[in-house]
Amino acid sequence: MLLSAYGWTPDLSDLLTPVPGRVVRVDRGRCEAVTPDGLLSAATDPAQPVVTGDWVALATAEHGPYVRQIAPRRTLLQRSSASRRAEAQLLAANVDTVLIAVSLAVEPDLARVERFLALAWESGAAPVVVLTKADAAPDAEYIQGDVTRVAPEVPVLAVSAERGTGLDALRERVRGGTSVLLGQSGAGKSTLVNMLTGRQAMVVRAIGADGKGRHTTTTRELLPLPGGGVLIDTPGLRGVGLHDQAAGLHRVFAEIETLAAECRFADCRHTAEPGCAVLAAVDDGLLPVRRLESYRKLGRENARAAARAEHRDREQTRKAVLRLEGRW
Ligand SMILES: Nc1nc2c(ncn2[C@@H]2O[C@H](COP(=O)(O)OP(=O)(O)OP(=O)(O)O)[C@@H](O)[C@H]2O)c(=O)[nH]1
Ligand SMILES: [Zn+2]
Repeated sequence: MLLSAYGWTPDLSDLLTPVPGRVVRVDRGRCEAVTPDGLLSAATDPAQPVVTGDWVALATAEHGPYVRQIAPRRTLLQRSSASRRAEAQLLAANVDTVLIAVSLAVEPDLARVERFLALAWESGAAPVVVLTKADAAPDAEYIQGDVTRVAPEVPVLAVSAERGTGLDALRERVRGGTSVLLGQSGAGKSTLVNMLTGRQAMVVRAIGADGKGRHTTTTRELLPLPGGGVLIDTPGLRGVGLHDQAAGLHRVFAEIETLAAECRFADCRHTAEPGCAVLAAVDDGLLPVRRLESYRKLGRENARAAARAEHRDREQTRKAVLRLEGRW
């Protein structure tokens, strides 16, 4: 069945009737989904936004196919989730592995790596750091050490597309599941996508409104992998940074949070307070200053993003009240 190439698991069959599909592209009010018969364009309900990677139940009404139901998401990658009421930007659903590409050819932006890790943990998926361009790095071990320290408990793989090294280990990590690739521009993401997909896009049949096949096409944003599994590569994911993944941050800076629990004051800001266990660890050379600065910076960004989200919420409430009173 065509869907098995797109990550289908048998438990989905009860859930998704009459026609199951996996969303490969979303575009203003509509989505494209791979179904057992081919690619289908379907209308979506604005109150229930779908995202690439969603499993959906499709049905047909007078005006054509539509998404009847979205299966519960195992994981969800999104931006801005600090305020529960503010709208988050959905990036991808049902992702198992978040690959974070970091180039070994340049000084790595460790703060950026921490942001990507926070986003990954927050989603429920497991991060894997992929150090790219291993052939172009004379001091690869140093960089690898630095990255490993900011990514405790996370597998760190070194690969070279140029020499073809490390790719088998990477293929093993993405086999069977759904993966996404994050990383700065120039980190080597496109090169990795090409290596992993074997450069051959999957060709599927596009189904017209009359239910008949029209032409064949490829699904560029959700790519089946030769060894099983899929890779999601959407423009939204390419430009992702970090807004307010509070829960993810705690996990990335777990060692600082553990130290903070030993501070004399419960609301210690770890700047100049007496009895601060975090500053003591810095003094003792146990905690790199850079890491503490990164923690502070991301914490501030989090607070700002949460404040913005709350402001948006208040504005919406205010406008809704004015509208009710007929004044807006
Ligand atoms: N030496 C070396 N160069 C590499 C390797 N992988 C990629 N590159 C080069 O690094 C550059 C950037 O690679 P891309 O794959 O385009 O990077 P990207 O992350 O997709 O960049 P954006 O499209 O801007 O997001 C290209 O010139 C590649 O040829 C590698 O393993 N070794
Ligand atoms: Zn402290």
